[in-house]
Amino acid sequence: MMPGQLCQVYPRFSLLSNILRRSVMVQKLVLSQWPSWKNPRSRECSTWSDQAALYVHWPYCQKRCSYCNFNKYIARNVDEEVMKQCLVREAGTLIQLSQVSRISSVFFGGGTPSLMSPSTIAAILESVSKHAHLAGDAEVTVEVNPTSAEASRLAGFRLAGVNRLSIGIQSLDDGDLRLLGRNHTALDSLRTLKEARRLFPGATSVDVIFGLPGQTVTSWVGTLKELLGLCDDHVSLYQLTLERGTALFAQVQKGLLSRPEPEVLAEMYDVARQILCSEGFRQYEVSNFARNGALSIHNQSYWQGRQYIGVGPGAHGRFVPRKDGKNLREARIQTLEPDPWMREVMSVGHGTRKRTDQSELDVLEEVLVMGLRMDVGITHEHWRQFMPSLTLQTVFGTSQQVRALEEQGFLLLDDSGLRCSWKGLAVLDSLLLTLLNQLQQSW
Ligand SMILES: C[S@+](CC[C@H](N)C(=O)[O-])C[C@H]1O[C@@H](n2cnc3c(N)ncnc32)[C@H](O)[C@@H]1O
Ligand SMILES: C[S@@+](CC[C@H](N)C(=O)[O-])C[C@H]1O[C@@H](n2cnc3c(N)ncnc32)[C@H](O)[C@@H]1O
Ligand code: SF4
Repeated sequence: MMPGQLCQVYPRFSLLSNILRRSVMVQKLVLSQWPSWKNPRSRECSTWSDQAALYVHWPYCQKRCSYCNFNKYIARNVDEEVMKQCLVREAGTLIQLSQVSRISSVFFGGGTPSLMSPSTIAAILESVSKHAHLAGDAEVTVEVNPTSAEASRLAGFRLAGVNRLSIGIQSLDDGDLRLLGRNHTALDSLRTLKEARRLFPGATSVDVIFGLPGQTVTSWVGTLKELLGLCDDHVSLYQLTLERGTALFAQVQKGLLSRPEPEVLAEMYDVARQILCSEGFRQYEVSNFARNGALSIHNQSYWQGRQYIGVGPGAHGRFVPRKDGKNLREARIQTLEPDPWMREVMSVGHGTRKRTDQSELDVLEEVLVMGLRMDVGITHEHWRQFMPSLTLQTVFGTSQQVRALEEQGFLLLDDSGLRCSWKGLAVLDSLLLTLLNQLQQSW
């Protein structure tokens, strides 16, 4: 077994279908997409509490990185004022639609949200606070690209209400950074990191990528150790995914560059986990490591299957639109392109492009797929909140295939719940095939 997809924070629409494409149970999944009132077990989920996390997408970047296919646009003239008004308006509309009374965390992602003025961030947070309770100590994160211009904005972000930063360091090697098409040097990163730690001590995270063309286990370990000498209490570690349509993908297809072999990628991941853990970090999720309790609250909402509202072009959300009289959770995605999205927000208050009712089985599949990414896995209590009438033991405890995975040391099902072992976490995608099949069979 080889390590699976590591850069997965929120459940994308394609996630389950990607996993299930390899599964013989696709047919059964499609058949199960009935409205939940046709399901005898249907009931209102107790987990749809009156709170949600909130994600805000800033869709612009200064330059296209060679490996990235996230929803981002390189625009020469960004009308920040109009964008701000639209983000403010859509946040208000969607919070009202969900009727949540509390927003548990806010995350500004992108694109490059550190290109936003602090006043734009402040206006969005004010809009959130106008429509729901946002506690003074609620986690508010901004992703920051480490250029000098953005480093100068950090103090402004803090004044605007931001209390956590996630810096896209990616590598500390200038050759790697050029290959990745980043518009900063390693020195820029070090300066930004230093300033971030000064202003946000204990609340500065760094993103770093491994598995780059030309990278060896030795060079990777060198980068990681250098970073560990400088970083704060949170590290996100992503294996480079070669995304179709990116410049890097084309170079690899043409044979101009080659990626490390799968066995080398597996070794890079394993050695990194060991080094991080020996430095006092806890691997609390497949790609995330924290010490001194600096776990990301926002991302944990995704992994725990909680409600979240997605604001901005291409943002994803999962929430119950109670104002529409609904009890079912919906998967939503906002219009991808900024200009049409802004037009829609200005005319109807939001730019939701796609809404899909989630059946109970859809939700449980996400709970399983996302929950097993965490070291604590899915506790019995966690599972019960989503499905009181079907225990983890009933679904997985009688399966011979699941037992085989337990015997091989990949999984644990015990009094705490269902979780991956150390070696299971590295091959989670492969385990999910068996587990999703088992869940569908028990349904
Ligand atoms: C995969 S990276 C992780 C970054 C960093 N390690 C962190 O968590 O602090 C986060 C990216 O995922 C995307 N993202 C996260 N939540 C999203 C949501 N609800 N809708 C759309 N995109 C989202 C955004 O592109 C965001 O920049
Ligand atoms: C979408 S970016 C947004 C934040 C910011 N613009 C940045 O570059 O750090 C969030 C994280 O996703 C990572 N990412 C994007 N494409 C990736 C890929 N193909 N493989 C692995 N990580 C990727 C980025 O490197 C970054 O750390
Ligand atoms: S990795 Fe970040 S900066 Fe680079 S193109 Fe993607 S979103 Fe923009």
